[in-house]
Amino acid sequence: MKILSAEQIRAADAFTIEKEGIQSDELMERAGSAIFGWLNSQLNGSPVTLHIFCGTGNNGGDGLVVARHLLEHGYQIQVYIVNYSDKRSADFLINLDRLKDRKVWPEVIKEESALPVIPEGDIVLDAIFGTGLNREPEPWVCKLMQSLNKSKALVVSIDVPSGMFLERHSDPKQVVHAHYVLTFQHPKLPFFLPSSGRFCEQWVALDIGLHQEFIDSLDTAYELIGFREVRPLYRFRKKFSHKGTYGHALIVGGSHGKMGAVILSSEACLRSGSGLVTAFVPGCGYNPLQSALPEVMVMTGKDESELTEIRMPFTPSAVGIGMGMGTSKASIAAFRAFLESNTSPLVVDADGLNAISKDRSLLKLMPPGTVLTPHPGELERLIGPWKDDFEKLEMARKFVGEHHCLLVIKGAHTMVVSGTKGYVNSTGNPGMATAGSGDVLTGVITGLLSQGYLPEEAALMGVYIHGRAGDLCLDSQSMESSIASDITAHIGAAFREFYTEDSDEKEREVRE
Ligand SMILES: NC(=O)C1=CN([C@@H]2O[C@H](COP(=O)(O)OP(=O)(O)OC[C@H]3O[C@@H](n4cnc5c(N)ncnc54)[C@H](OP(=O)(O)O)[C@@H]3O)[C@@H](O)[C@H]2O)[C@@H](O)CC1
Ligand SMILES: [K+]
Repeated sequence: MKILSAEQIRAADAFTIEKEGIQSDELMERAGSAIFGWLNSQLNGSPVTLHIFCGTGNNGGDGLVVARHLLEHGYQIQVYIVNYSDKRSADFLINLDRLKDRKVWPEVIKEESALPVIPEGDIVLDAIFGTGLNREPEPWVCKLMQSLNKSKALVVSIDVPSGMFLERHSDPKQVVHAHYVLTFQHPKLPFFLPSSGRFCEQWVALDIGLHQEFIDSLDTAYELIGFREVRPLYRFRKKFSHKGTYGHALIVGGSHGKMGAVILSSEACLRSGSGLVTAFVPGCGYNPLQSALPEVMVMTGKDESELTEIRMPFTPSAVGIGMGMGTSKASIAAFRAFLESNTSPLVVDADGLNAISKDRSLLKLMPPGTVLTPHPGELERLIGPWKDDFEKLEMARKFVGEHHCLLVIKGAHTMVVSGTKGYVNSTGNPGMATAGSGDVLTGVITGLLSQGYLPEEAALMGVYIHGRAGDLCLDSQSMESSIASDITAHIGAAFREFYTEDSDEKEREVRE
């Protein structure tokens, strides 16, 4: 699903109005009705009081439409106008009149006004600012937003949490912290970023009938990747195929006490469909690997406890390297020698990334399309420190452009940066923040590359499947008890969903 910029949202809005020959207040009516419909389906006529805080633009106008519908359906409402500007949008005024016609006189909140008291158990509807926010809110408006955050009410934001910029960092003290965000048609980028996503506990996208062909024609910088995007990438296995059809992957890593990382990656690689998997490890890894994974072939270097050389008598169809490898001088030298001769598609993780951070000349030795899978700490060592998430993404794009690689930035919404685009993953849960989870991901992506998936396909699908497998763990585990091998155990179930009926697909999309 595309993630639109504020400008693209405005363009889609204007195009829809023109193409359908409707008035802009009709689109606002659709937007407000969609919000009301969702609220009504949750509240079911409950006698709770809803405090509706409206700005003076179109986000506030949406709030007024919702207020009218709530009133007409017998809900108790209290409407406030947050008077941060003397300007009022035309559709705000139309809907203010419609409310006044029904004898509702909103309370106007100005700089000098006392902050309203919101009793516990009531609901706050936040329609102060939407996507039109273009500067920091004034201090008194921030105080009002903070008082809503401090209240014990359930906070539901319309379109975006007020105060949240779509394309730059928002100060936490200047943003409404929403339990729910009811957003129009497409989710917004800050919902998925670590610093701003926490102000948006849950989001729901409500269809307001923006012109689909226009949206299809937009080139967006970011996209949300769900089942619908990944399923077309999936390649069915051919009846007359054999293990050679699906490649021979090589997993390289491990050191004394860290052999589990290679075991986890190797198994995930096999479970993701690679025809053959060979693990290359130091001598001490031979017995554990052979015992843990009879399906995996094992080769060892000369040294017992660390990698001092990497050589194999075949050309792998893909290589995953770095897990548990260590960053001793000898291991980095072995890594360099390997990169100098390697031409196979490559995934670099963990100590492979740390080695690159120590010796950046290694970057030049990676084949184009190499997939790097850093967690935030490894990313910072690779691209340098950033001041906020937006700068981080810009730096990541620049890095990807300069080094012709892909970055898989691991986190709550793992982001794949490829070419000029950022792809936000929709699967996964905090139960996956556990030792070895990243090793499994590297194995999955390597397994997909091994079968001939292109680097971008392997990264997108790998991240999605890994997250989905983590979600499926929760049928039998809790977030606390899920461990990396549970994720691997559910890779099969995640793949199986690619051949189920459309109804399952829809159900899953709604849950997302
Ligand atoms: N597109 C769609 O699909 C649909 C969109 N709809 C709704 O419209 C919303 C966007 O509405 P919007 O453009 O009127 O802007 P909104 O966020 O209400 O702000 C109001 C104005 O405040 C101003 N302003 C900005 N920052 C400020 C600040 N810090 N302190 C003080 N003032 C500040 C700025 O005006 P300025 O002063 O710059 O002229 C701005 O225009 C969107 O989120 C959705 O809810 C639906 O109704 C229909 C379908
Ligand atoms: K809002």
